[in-house]
This record gives sequence, structure tokens and C-alpha cells, in this order.
Amino acid sequence: MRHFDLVIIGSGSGNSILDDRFADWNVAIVEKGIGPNDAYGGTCLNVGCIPTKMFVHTADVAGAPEAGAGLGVDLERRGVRWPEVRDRIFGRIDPISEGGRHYRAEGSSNVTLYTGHASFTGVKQVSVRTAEGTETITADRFVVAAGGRPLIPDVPGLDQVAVHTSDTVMRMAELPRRMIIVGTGFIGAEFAHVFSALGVEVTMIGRSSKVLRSEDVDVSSRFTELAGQRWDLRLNRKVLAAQKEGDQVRLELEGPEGKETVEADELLVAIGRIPNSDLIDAAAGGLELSDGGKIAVDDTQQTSVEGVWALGDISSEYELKHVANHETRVVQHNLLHPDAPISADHRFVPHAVFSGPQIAAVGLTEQDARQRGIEYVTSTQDYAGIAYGWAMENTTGFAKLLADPNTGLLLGAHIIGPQAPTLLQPIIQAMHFGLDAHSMARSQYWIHPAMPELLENALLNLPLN
Ligand SMILES: Cc1cc2nc3c(=O)[nH]c(=O)nc-3n(C[C@H](O)[C@H](O)[C@H](O)COP(=O)(O)OP(=O)(O)OC[C@H]3O[C@@H](n4cnc5c(N)ncnc54)[C@H](O)[C@@H]3O)c2cc1C
Ligand SMILES: NC(=O)c1ccc[n+]([C@@H]2O[C@H](COP(=O)([O-])OP(=O)(O)OC[C@H]3O[C@@H](n4cnc5c(N)ncnc54)[C@H](O)[C@@H]3O)[C@@H](O)[C@H]2O)c1
Repeated sequence: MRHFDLVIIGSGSGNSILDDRFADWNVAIVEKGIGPNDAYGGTCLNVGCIPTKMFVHTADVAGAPEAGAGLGVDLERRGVRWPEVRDRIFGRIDPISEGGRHYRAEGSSNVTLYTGHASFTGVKQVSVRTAEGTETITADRFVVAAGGRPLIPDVPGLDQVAVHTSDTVMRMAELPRRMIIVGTGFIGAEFAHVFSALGVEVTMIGRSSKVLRSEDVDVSSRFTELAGQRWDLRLNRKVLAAQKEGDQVRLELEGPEGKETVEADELLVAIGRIPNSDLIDAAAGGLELSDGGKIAVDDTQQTSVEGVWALGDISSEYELKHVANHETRVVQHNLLHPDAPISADHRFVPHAVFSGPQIAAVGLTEQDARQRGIEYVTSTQDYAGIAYGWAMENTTGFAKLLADPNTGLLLGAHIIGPQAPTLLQPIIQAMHFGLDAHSMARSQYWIHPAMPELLENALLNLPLN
């Protein structure tokens, strides 16, 4: 039985733990491989943030004829060479993944890479199943960074049809004529934008009355209205059954008007993700779980077992790469300085949805503030009311701020429209560093006529005491 100083399960954020400070540590990394080609390097690189945003950028470029038409510029989209788009994107990603694997397998003398499946068989003991056989390894310390996987609903007949998830849909052989997307969250909204911009007829199916319903109510209402103009949007629907009909997929739905069917060439399911705590048999390792099957951690990212830390999607309330990265830095510090541990800071976690339009947000939504009885004021600034937004003739975007009326400190910010994720960053900074709305608006220059004037105006419009 081999014993290590440290075993890391999962090569996504887990791969970033090791730097020069760990050069004297005897480390094992266990990675089973992710996605259709069992890649190294986790979700974000292979099947998540990076390829999706490469497709989003391509989709934004493909949308130029529609954007140009209203401005008096006639452009023609003569076609989308899907195999070239796909191969360009993965032709850039796959070598990075393979380079990462090679570096850990051959280039790090203190690291043993196990390409296989890890599952706990006891406290600080895992069994590793590789192509060569099964081996049990132990360590003084463990980092569990095994992420999550797409959730597939329990719908009769679904196991008989070809279902895509975010793991597979980006590598489709051909661009379909029609696609059904079940799920109106981040992944549904981003892929609906990508595929419709590339010419696919998208039918989007949701359980509730809103797309992106966790966003601030004004943002999700606006996005839902715009989504209904772009996609065949079927909300308040339950999926009753799935069926293969020749080379088509057919779903039977139940909605406000009764039963209906939808058909398409491809089906993408995007209804959330589940943590891989079952795959690693967390319970056998003595790791307590929290609601939803995530591994429970304290604010230093330590699990219920001393010397075992968890980070990222397998333990975090936030399934976001910048959160996983932050938690990785916390775990890294706490491995190296066990006598002076630091805590993760989850106070102001922002997120963005790279759809059409884009959305970005941080802090409380108005419905959160109301529900929690927090005193707040709001202000909303339309893009159309600032010079650059007006120049773009944007009529649907806005920024909405929530602030404490007495201190002027920001409680939340929500932006829907062009460059929303980039525009949000100064607000995140203000919230972290305790900058009040009036000082932020008036104690610095704002470039004219640039898009951040959206925030300057929204800040000035807050009805503070
Ligand atoms: C389509 C999509 C788009 C996204 N876009 C964004 C975005 O734009 N911005 C953003 O912030 N976040 C985005 N995310 C979320 C982000 O990708 C994740 O939050 C992040 O990658 C989680 O990192 P992690 O290290 O926790 O897990 P992962 O990167 O998933 O790493 C876990 C690794 O553990 C391995 N593993 C699992 N079980 C075992 C086992 N038993 N034995 C061995 N290995 C195992 C897996 O194969 C995997 O490689 C997106 C996610 C998806 C799915
Ligand atoms: N830009 C980004 O940062 C980004 C992009 C993609 C994914 N992600 C991360 O990945 C996570 C997973 O994305 P996602 O879109 O799969 O999940 P999600 O939680 O964002 O949305 C899932 C949606 O599916 C609905 N749903 C759940 N069960 C259902 C069922 N049985 N039938 C129909 N609908 C159902 C939910 O109500 C919700 O609206 C996100 O929460 C996010 O953290 C982030």
C-alpha cells in the first residue's frame, strides 16, 4: 500500500494546488478523465467555461447580420462551417489538456499520476481503479476536488433516445436543423444563444414561468421576454415522456394548455449538476455531506475529517470556476500553513451568463432583500439613457443597483446587456472594499462616452438618505 504526503482527487482545480512550494512533497493525483475523450484538467477547460465561451464568441460574430440590419449595414451570413468551428475550438483545447496530463505524468518528479477512478475505502484511504488494476493508497492529507456531473431527469423513454449534455453537445458531428433544450438555467441560456445564432431552431423547455429565474426579478423578466422573441419558449411545462421517432427525438409535455409534443433532431438536457460525492464514496471516507449531497466543509475548506479538504463543485454552494479557484488558493495556504489557516470569503460572489443578451450580477436580488427584511433602495439605469448605449441603439439593457439607504453601501448589482460581465467588475470591487455609492460615483473620473457611465448614473440615481 503506497503512502503519500498528499493525495488530490480530481485534476480540474485540484491540478492548480501544486506549485514550487510543494516540490518536497510526495503527491498523488487521481483523475478518471472527463468528457467524451476522458480528458485531463476538469470541467472548465474541457467541457465548461472555456469551450462554451469560444462558442459564445463565435455565436456573437455570427449574429452580426441581425445587429447590422438595424444600423443600416447589410451583412450576409452565407453559412456556418460547424466541423471547422468545432475542430478549431477543440484543436486549441485538447492539446492544453494533453499537455497538462503529460506534465503531471512525466514532468513532475514528486507527483504520481493515477489515470483512474478513486473511491474511499476508509478514512484517508482510497482505492484507485486504473486500466492496470486496482491499488489502495493512503496519505497524511487529501484534497477532494472531484467536481460534479450533469443531472439527467427520470423521464420515461429518455434512456431510449440520444441525450446530449454539456459534456457532449459541443462535439456533435453535425449542426442539427432543430434542437430541444430542456432547462432554463445558465447552460440552457448559453447554448440556446450559441445554437440559435449558428442557425439552429431552438425550442427551450422550462418548469417555471421564467428563464434564469434565480436572477433578480427584473432581469429574469426582461430575459424571458427577449428569449420568447428568439426561441420557441415553452414555460410552465413538465416533460412527461421521450420517444425516438426515426432520426428525431420527440418529447411529450404537459403545460397550461394541456398536453403537447415537440420534435427535434437533437436534445440537450441542462437541468443542473450533481456532486460526484457518490462516485468517490465520500461516506466510506468518513466525510459528512450537506444538503444536496455536497461534501460539508468549514470556512477553511476542511471536511469533517481532519487533514481532508474539499473545494469546488463537490463542496461549494457556488458551481463557478472563480469560486473553485479562490477555494483552491485557501486550501493551498492551509496545506502549507496548518497552524495559521485562512478562511474562504464567499461574501460577494459574482456570476455572469454569457447568453444573448449577457447578464452579470453580484450580491442580493431585490426578492432576496425583501424576503430577508433588509432595508434597501434601488435604482435602474437603461443603456438607452447613457451615451454609448444610446449610440448602440440598445433598447433592452439596464443596470439595477440595490443599496443600503443609510450607509450608501451597495447590496447588489444586476446588469443585462452588452458587456455586462465586464461592466460589473468595479461594483464587485466597491462591495469588497466597502466603497459607498456616492464616493464611487463622484470621487473618480468616468470615461465619456464609455459604457461604465451606466454605473455612474445608476449610482447617482440611488435615493439615499
Ligand atoms: C457547460 C459549462 C459552462 C460553464 N461555464 C462557466 C463559466 O463561464 N464561468 C464559471 O465561473 N464557471 C462555469 N462553469 C462551472 C465551472 O466549470 C465549474 O464550477 C468548475 O470547473 C468546477 O471545478 P472543480 O475543480 O470543482 O471540478 P472539475 O473541474 O469538474 O474537476 C473534477 C475532476 O474530478 C474528476 N473526478 C471525478 N470523480 C472522480 C473519481 N472518483 N476519481 C478520479 N477523478 C474523479 C473529474 O473527471 C474531473 O476532471 C461551467 C460549467 C459547465 C458545465
Ligand atoms: N457562465 C457561467 O458561469 C456558467 C455557465 C454554465 C454553467 N455554469 C454552472 O453550472 C451549473 C449548472 O448549470 P445548469 O444550467 O445545468 O443548472 P442551473 O441550476 O443554472 O439551471 C437548471 C434549471 O433546470 C431546472 N430544472 C431542474 N430540474 C428540472 C427538471 N426535472 N425538469 C426541468 N427543469 C428542471 C431548474 O429549475 C433550473 O431552472 C450552474 O448552476 C452554474 O453554476 C456556470
